[in-house]
Amino acid sequence: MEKDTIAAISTPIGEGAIAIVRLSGEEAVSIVNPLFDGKDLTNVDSHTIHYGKLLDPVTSEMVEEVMVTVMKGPKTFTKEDVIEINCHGGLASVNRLLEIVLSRGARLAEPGEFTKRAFLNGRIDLSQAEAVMDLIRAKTDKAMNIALKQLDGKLSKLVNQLRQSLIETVAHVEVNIDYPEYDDVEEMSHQLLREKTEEVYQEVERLLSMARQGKILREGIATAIIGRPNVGKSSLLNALVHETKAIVTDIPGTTRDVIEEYVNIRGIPLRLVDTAGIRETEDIVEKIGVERSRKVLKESDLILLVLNYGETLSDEDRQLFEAIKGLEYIVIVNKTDLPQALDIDEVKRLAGNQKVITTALIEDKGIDQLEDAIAETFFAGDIDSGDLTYVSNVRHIQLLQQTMKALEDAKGAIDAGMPIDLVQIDVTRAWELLGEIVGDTVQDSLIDQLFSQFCLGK
Ligand SMILES: Nc1nc2c(c(=O)[nH]1)N(C=O)[C@@H](CNc1ccc(C(=O)N[C@@H](CCC(=O)O)C(=O)O)cc1)CN2
Ligand SMILES: Nc1nc2c(ncn2[C@@H]2O[C@H](COP(=O)(O)OP(=O)(O)OP(=O)(O)O)[C@@H](O)[C@H]2O)c(=O)[nH]1
Ligand SMILES: [Mg+2]
Repeated sequence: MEKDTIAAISTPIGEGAIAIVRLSGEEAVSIVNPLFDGKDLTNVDSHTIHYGKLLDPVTSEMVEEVMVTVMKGPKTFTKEDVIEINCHGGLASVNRLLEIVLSRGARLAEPGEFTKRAFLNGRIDLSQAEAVMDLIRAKTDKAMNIALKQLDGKLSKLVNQLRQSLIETVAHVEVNIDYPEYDDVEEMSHQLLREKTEEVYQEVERLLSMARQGKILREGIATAIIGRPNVGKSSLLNALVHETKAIVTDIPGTTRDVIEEYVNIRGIPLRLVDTAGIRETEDIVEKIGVERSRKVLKESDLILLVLNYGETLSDEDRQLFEAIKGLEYIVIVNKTDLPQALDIDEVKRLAGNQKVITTALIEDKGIDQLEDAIAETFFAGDIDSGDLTYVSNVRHIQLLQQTMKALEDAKGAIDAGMPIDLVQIDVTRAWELLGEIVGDTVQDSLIDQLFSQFCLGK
């Protein structure tokens, strides 16, 4: 176990009302105490906060006016002694404080190292540590709820139950094999293994089938609004957001860059991206925008293709249909207040199975139908993130998929009448894979890599 004392700025870098330098480790109190001109911090109750001045250790001059929190382990975030220095939130001020504590023997924390210590010291498991990061990155309420549940240990509990079930079965079968008091012990073991394996398999399958919804709830549906210049893409974004976020003019090529907004549609989070109208263009700025639009296309879960009811279908429109072939999209025929020029039948033919919705955004018409269509595309019926455990972490999903594969192998081996100890290898493998989710059976290098993706100071 690492014993050195780490320190980092734990608040965003920039101007703020207050900023915090956090220290964790055995020396936390003894490093800060001599710098603190207020009272003797070695002699205060744990979990108390103290007003005072922070002094420069060399010149003894006042560096900052601070509040210092003293938290003695093990009832702390890291289970170690933790000191938090709250200072005025200026960049220079907080940097100077950090430099001073580093000069007194603290080591600059690596990204995520506080949370890593919480994990290594056994306060939380790996899936909970990952939830800390998900929580910080959550952009929607639903995403936040999923992360909170995972932080609270809901997924850990479920995974541990499944592991328990597998290990008990293996143990039971082993005992039976070692002490075969009955003739039919082999057959009984097979049957028990088959049942338990199937049970766990079903549950893993259920978790995985909900994972797609989990991803959507967590990250939002990446939705791109595309179409030729001036068809009403920015008007659509504004209508869905119910606010004027994007500039709308009658000049084609108004939107030059990609505009991103989060909206909630029937409880589904959408990450809406308004793009520059896609057309061949000589304007340099617009050209870059158009390039970005093409890139956005590739990264989208859903595409809203906007057409103009008042114009005939152009080659560019047909190219757009071609570009989104095979992707999930909804066609929006806008400007239905204008005299018809568009061949709707041709549009429907091009759209195939995908929905075609008509709108007159200028008159606020058609938005409801569009919202219905979006909701239907992703969820048949209502969604409920209530009590369900959503696996939404890519690492967890991959491990669950491998677990399913191992359990499939086990089932196949049982059905093929293979010897029990061969079946056990597969079941044990499933147990190990599930263990990687909670960090019980996991390599140090993976742990290092996971935590390195965290924020500094977390
Ligand atoms: N100032 C400050 N705010 C913060 C944090 C922090 O470290 N400092 N946190 C983090 O960045 C989060 C809070 N997370 C925490 C989680 C557990 C414990 C903790 O001490 N757990 C003990 C039991 C505490 C008790 O019951 O009294 C434990 O689990 O043993 C502390 C903070 C969010 N806000
Ligand atoms: N008649 C009519 N005009 C509309 C409708 N919706 C939008 N417009 C107008 O069409 C023009 C272009 O709208 P925008 O939303 O800026 O179009 P855009 O697709 O974002 O255009 P670019 O960013 O230039 O690619 C504006 O003058 C809008 O007021 C509609 O339903 N009917
Ligand atoms: Mg626009």
